Amino acid sequence: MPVLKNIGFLATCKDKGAQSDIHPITQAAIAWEGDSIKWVGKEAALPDQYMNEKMHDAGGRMVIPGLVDCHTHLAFGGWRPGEFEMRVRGESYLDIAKAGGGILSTVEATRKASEQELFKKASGFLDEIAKQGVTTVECKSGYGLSLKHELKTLQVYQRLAEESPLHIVSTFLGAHTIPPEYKDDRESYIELIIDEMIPTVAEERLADFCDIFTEESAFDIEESRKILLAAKAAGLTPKLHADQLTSCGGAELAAEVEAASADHLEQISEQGIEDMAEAGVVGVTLPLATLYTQEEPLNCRKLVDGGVDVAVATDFNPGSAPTYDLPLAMMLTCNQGRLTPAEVLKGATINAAKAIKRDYRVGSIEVGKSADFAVIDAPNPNFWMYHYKGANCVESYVKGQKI
Ligand SMILES: N=CN[C@@H](CCC(=O)O)C(=O)O
Ligand SMILES: [Zn+2]
Repeated sequence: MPVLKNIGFLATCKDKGAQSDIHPITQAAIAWEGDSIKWVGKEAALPDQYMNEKMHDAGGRMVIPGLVDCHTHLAFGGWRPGEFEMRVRGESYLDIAKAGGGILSTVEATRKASEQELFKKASGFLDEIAKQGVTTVECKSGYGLSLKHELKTLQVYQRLAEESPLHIVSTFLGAHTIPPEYKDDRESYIELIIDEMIPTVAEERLADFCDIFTEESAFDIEESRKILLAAKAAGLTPKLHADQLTSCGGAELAAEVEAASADHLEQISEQGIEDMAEAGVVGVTLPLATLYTQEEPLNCRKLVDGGVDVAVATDFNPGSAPTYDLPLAMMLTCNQGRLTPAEVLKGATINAAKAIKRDYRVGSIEVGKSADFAVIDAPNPNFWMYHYKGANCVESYVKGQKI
């Protein structure tokens, strides 16, 4: 039974109390067996039975639960650096999308890529993501937009779940936008999603969640409701890209269909906050997307104060968030989202785990949970976020193994 000792500050991030309460233990130790945590507490109280076990030393540093990136679009063909420059020059994300750029250009590149090419590229991203102390990654499809290419992407995630050391959680996002071949017949594409894609994805157990882009340029509220209810009936839990560019009732719909999370939310209404709090829908902030699309940041303080659990994720994708730097997203959530470093840490651990319904297994350091933790070269969350320097994860463990 290995032990990690000499932990100066252990943020257990238990799911109890306020978002700011990370349930810390100073001068702590953790013991685990196989992939599960067996004991957590003050090092001085470490039971004798663990004394002769293999000891790892955290060097007095901070240890946190393995970070959870609960919103990525990990597998895609190509990149879109040209759009980055267009936005810097003043064109909006919505205008670029309406002119046929945006998501659709990645759809073209993703359709051209083989499953093996997508796998290799996504697997390379995961290697980099793991270096930051991230141990769980949610991955969306949504750049295939046909049965064949959506399944191809989800099969890439299935293979990653088997071969990568990280925990991988898959989400079907066939309703990301209307593909070009259905541009004059959106009803038929929606039928295809409902009658063929959702049943196949559910039957082949290729995803746990069904996400949708509820937005003026994608799917309206009525269409979103129809798709999400069909997904729910097939056993896929709803998720939404909601109220990102326009306030269109996405948060309210998330509450109505009992979604696991509503993500983006920059334009959320007061009613949306109330409804999400009441229904227990996690609000996922994606500050890297806001930054890259030059939108007003989400005031996460309003959500937390309104009783919504807030999670923080990267939204890694080739358009609106072409970086997988979760600690950077956390730092922005402090400076622009107005959450404290402790609140943000819970946002990237236990609340993120809730957003993907994995909080029974990951997101906190507690007996019985997966032995996933990261050693961070900082004395506490406040100093970590304040003296932000990118790579300060010294080492991490996932399922009990050092990676
Ligand atoms: N908002 C919609 N979808 C993605 C963007 C995808 C893209 O631009 O390729 C997002 O979460 O930001
Ligand atoms: Zn997204």
